[in-house]
Amino acid sequence: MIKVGIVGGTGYTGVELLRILVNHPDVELKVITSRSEDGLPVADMFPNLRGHTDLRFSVPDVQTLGECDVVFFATPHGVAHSLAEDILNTGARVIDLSADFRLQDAVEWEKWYGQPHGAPGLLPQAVYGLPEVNRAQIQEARLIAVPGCYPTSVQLGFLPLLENNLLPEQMLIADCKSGVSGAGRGASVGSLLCEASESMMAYAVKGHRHLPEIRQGMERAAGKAVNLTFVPHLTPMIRGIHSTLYAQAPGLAEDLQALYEARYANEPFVDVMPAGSHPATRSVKGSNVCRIAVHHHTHTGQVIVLSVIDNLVKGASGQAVQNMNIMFGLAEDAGLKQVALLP
Ligand SMILES: NC(=O)C1=CN([C@@H]2O[C@H](COP(=O)(O)OP(=O)(O)OC[C@H]3O[C@@H](n4cnc5c(N)ncnc54)[C@H](OP(=O)(O)O)[C@@H]3O)[C@@H](O)[C@H]2O)C=CC1
Ligand SMILES: CC(=O)N[C@@H](CCC(=O)OP(=O)(O)O)C(=O)O
Repeated sequence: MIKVGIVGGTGYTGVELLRILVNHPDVELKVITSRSEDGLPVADMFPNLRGHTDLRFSVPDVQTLGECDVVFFATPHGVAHSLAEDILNTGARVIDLSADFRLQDAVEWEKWYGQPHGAPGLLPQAVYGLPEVNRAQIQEARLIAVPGCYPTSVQLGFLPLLENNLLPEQMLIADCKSGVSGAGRGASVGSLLCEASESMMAYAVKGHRHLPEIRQGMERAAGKAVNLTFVPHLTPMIRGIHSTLYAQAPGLAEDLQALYEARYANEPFVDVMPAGSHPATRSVKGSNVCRIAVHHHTHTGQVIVLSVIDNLVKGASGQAVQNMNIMFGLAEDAGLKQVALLP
């Protein structure tokens, strides 16, 4: 059994990790931290876990966490910067759900996150945990940066086009909508029912901090600079991300359906839907799947890709567990076989 610790067990990604890990056949949960809820039984805060865990929240302690084989960070940006090195020094591996190690350039990170990078020395060993791109590196990794929710959806949607150099115009658009759980569990006016329900709005139009992360991954895939417009929207749903991706590829003769099906044929968590489909976020709710549909209007040269994921599963905690499975040589879908909820 793999001994697991979680730093930051009271947020939405923390409780989603717990929901997945309590049913993981190869995992023993050892530590779940919260400074504010020290001593409280985890199932008292999250009644869905009653009968599944007897653990209590405890304050983060490097020695106790170091007794685990792997420690997940489900914490705000900057926390893993301050603790990851000490935990790695105990021999435990680290899977960070925050953005602390996603950007390879510490200066770029400082620019977008508004604080100095707290652990630039760890960046060379940090592996970007998108299995569909980096599976071999993940197998060897000791420190994983789990991709953000929007970046997962957008990169998986664009990758086959970029890797095959099919987008000469490079005028790419990612028009993305997220459920409110993406904003975290912390109280904020924007997440109030009266503010977010029965309404929809774009935000961060000037520039969202996921833009450099998406661009980094897309440029790696394309092998050249990528020109991307990314606009996120808040929508009145609890979970889910719907990305509508636009590209112009005049004269493109490729069979894009076949290209996408071939690219993801061996991927357990990417589902390329039949040509012309319209995947709904509901079709992935609670599961680790990213569903993709490709629309190619050959007469106008427009390519429109629809990519939907559950922001808390493939967009965060499920992908984190997928990384753990790969790192420890387990079945990649261990603990991740949940079918999406319908209706
Ligand atoms: N929500 C989403 O859809 C996604 C979120 N993420 C990322 O996952 C991370 C967690 O997000 P979310 O689940 O929404 O979390 P929240 O921000 O709601 O929760 C944060 C957790 O971290 C703990 N924490 C806060 N500060 C510290 C600290 N200094 N030291 C130790 N623990 C601390 C808190 O517990 P306490 O203060 O009691 O110790 C709490 O349990 C974030 O980086 C987020 O950006 C990534 C992808 C998607
Ligand atoms: C709806 C909403 O607010 N979504 C969050 C993104 C989700 C997230 O937390 O991603 P990180 O791990 O990169 O922070 C946002 O736009 O800030």
